[in-house]
Amino acid sequence: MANEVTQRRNILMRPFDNEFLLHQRLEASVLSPRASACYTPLQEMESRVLLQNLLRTNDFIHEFERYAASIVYSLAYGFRIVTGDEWQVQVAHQALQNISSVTQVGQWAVDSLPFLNYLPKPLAPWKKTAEEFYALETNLHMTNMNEALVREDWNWTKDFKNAKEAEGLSDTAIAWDLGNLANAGVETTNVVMQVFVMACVSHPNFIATAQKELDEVVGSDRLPEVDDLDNLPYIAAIIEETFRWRHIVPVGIPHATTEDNYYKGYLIPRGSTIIPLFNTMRRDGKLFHAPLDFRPERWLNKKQSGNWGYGRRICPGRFIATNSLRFGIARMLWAFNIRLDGKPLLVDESAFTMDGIVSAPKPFKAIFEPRSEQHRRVVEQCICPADIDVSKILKQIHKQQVSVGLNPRV
Ligand code: HEM
Repeated sequence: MANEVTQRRNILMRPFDNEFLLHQRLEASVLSPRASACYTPLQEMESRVLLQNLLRTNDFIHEFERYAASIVYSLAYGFRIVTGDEWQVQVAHQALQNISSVTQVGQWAVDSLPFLNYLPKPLAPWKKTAEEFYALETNLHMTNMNEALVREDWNWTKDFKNAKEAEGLSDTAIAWDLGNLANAGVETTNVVMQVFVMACVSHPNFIATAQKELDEVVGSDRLPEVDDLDNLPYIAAIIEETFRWRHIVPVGIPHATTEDNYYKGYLIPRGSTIIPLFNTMRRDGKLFHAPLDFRPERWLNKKQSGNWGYGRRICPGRFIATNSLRFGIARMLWAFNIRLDGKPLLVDESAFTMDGIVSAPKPFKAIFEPRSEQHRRVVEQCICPADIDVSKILKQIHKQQVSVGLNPRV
């Protein structure tokens, strides 16, 4: 059913074949580590807006979504998500919900009995549902693409349209490739940041250590800047521990073996489905002492594998996402005390949604309180409306890409 809904245009669900490789190559030039490093001025600006918004509201779920969405929409289409209530965000939500409903095992008889697909439309009501879901998402991606093409500056849409790999592709195929990236960016970074806040309110002890590091490296007169990020090992460890404590894709994305394989003497035959139980592995008491505790110390100057999936299908957006998380989390911890609002939060399986590919914390409350009047002042003054100029930033990104030897296509 998922393939009916996406007409095989969702890269996550494509088999690894030549067509997949073509789409992967198309994306690679805008998602590479070198390209992603050029995008930091955008994350720098959007994280300032995030802090200012959090001075006015504790609705961090909405603000994280706006932050993450605005970064990918600016890159993909050249326009910002200003309020988080834009129709594009609403429709993207709907589309992601649709995908969740069609990827649920057992929900659609046609998934277990594929011959049902030969039934004529009147006897196969799921075909109409699939067509409606496909039309909704195609309209979103096409409208965004057309909007991006008339913009003055470089953006991913222009880049894709002028790429050699795109020569044989239809507009719909290109629009879906861009839409896949935009959707991936909306739903993921924001949820990792929510898990981080959940850790802050349920295991607050680590916050003091993080703020001590920030005070030593940054002081209280300015926000952490891009050059500070490499000097903040405890912040990096918090991000690693957030991924370990609760992975947002708890059972990963199933992969299939393309040839017979042996693991520790066991034969894994060609065509087997491999499901990486990220959450189970990361809560194994033999691997992690007190696995339910949130202890960033586990990761000081260390990294774990699997945060971004694995193998040839590893998340290509990980360099962009890592920078968004580093800016967002370092700056929030610098500016705010993040504390519980209401009664203690019980963090067990029931605290998370389990009806989609991404498992998010169910809504909970937290208070974002400036750490001092000085911190409040710095946040209030950290950006003014005239500095929120995405066109200027995209020009800067384009220039930076050229200067590091990349070939952005406009
Ligand atoms: C914190 C944020 C993110 C997390 C935790 C995350 C995680 C993942 C995971 C677990 C996968 C599956 C990998 C596998 O099959 O083994 C994946 C795939 C993917 N992600 Fe991300 N992701 C994030 C952000 C992003 C962003 C910002 C983008 C794009 C701008 C992106 C684009 C993609 C794409 C295109 C795939 C499909 C890759 C394929 O099937 O070959 N992701 N991501």
